[in-house]
Amino acid sequence: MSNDRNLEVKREVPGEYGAPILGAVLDRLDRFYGKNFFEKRRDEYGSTVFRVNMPPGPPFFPDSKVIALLDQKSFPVLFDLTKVSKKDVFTGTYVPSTGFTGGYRVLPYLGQEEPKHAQLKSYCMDILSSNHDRWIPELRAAAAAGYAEWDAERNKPKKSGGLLGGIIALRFLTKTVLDKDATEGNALTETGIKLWTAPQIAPVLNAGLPAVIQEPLLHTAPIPFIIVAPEYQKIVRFFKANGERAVSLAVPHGIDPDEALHNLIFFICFNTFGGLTILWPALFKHVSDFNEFDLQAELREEVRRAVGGGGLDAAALGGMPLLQSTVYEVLRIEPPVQSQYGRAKVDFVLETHVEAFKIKAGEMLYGYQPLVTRDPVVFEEPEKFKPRRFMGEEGQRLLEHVFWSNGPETGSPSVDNKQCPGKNFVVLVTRILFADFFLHYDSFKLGDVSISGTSSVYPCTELKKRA
Ligand code: HEM
Ligand SMILES: CCCCC[C@@H](/C=C/C=C\CCCCCCCC(=O)O)OO
Repeated sequence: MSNDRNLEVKREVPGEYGAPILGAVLDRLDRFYGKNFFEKRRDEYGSTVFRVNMPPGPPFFPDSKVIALLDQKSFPVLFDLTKVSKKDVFTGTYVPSTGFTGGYRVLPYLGQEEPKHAQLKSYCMDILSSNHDRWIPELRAAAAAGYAEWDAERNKPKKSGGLLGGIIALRFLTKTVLDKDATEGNALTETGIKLWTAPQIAPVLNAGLPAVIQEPLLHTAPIPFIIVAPEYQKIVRFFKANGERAVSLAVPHGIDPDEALHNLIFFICFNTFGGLTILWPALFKHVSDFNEFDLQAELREEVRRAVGGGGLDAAALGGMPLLQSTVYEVLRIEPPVQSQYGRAKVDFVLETHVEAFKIKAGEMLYGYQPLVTRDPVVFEEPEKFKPRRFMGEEGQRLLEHVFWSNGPETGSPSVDNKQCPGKNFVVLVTRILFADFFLHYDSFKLGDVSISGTSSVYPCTELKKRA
């Protein structure tokens, strides 16, 4: 953010990093096992910008000193590439071994200024756009197969099974991009993909396990790729055998086929599958827990009225303002990826709502998004889940303050920024899935999350088919 109100710099950024190594270890333990890690420091320093150590940190990970940003005014500096570099900050202050990605630095780790960034981002956007007329029918077919499995399962005595395991996501993604459903014969499985994904982000993930297990195994030193190499080889074999059309899209962008293959795998298995298996359960859980008015009745009536006798397509979605607003409210109150980083590339003045600070080149900035998208200066009753929040004129205007895709919801991903190229795709397929669900079911109820980690499985305790 430019220093657009010329606020005077009155003090240094508050906060301290503690003793070498020990300070980082104590902050890491507090982040994972303490409470109100950010809120208590914000209140103690009287500032939404302050110095703190983020996980994982020394001795076996790089320096993890950051300046935390917790408000809507300072956080967007992370989108300003004249001020910060996004090179090698995708997972935070450390970078997983390129062993996990075939020896390549895949797109999310590249700074916007690196030549390959534009080539690979254009390739990623081509993968999405070249399949534009297949995403919806393939998603609906995958969902229909999912419903059949749920209905069969519901007749069984056990009440197990998540309403939204990643089976639907894995099926529609591989069927569309690779023309082959990876779930057939368990060629690829949700577990296998998670086994490959988890070690890459384990150092920053709170898997909900006791400290005595998590600290030594997950948070102290990198997990060597060799442990999950067999899983990755299975994924590589499947993408190699079925990915010719998808890899060929990289040729016009001057990308070597092998590098394209490993980026393709990352886009589909980490970026998309990983992101959707966080977002979709969260959407259903928030709707299940909502009890101010009969939201599910209003949603199913809105969906069925908008679809009428026609088909469920992007046009029909236009007649579902409540459903769209509900999806945006989930993306606001529970952004699927909480952490975004950026390294200052020049000295500059950073503003919060109330004061200004001097930032020095080289310092690592860290935005904790869940507090930013609950900033009371911007959102009324920010802690409340309000499905109608983004409806109407006023609601649409608020979208510029929704940052889940590492940019404003009103922004556009491009080769000139680091905003998620999947931004519009994610909102479209999530609205389609949710609408499709209400064409088949009247209502549902979810129990509490049974496992945590990168995505959650919520037991479905009630599922009423369409009358
Ligand atoms: C719910 C699903 C998703 C979520 C929550 C999500 C979130 C994000 C976030 C927060 C970033 C910025 C990371 C950073 O700070 O550098 C990002 C970047 C990225 N995402 Fe996504 N994303 C999702 C889906 C997708 C999809 C569908 C694709 C592609 C098919 C994708 C591909 C990428 C790529 C390639 C980048 C790096 C962008 C660049 O280098 O300019 N993501 N995503
Ligand atoms: C398994 C993760 C799936 C998300 C994929 C998505 C965006 C990824 C962005 C950064 C990767 C780091 C994810 C850390 C998740 C846990 C901690 C947090 O929440 O801070 O790709 O576009």
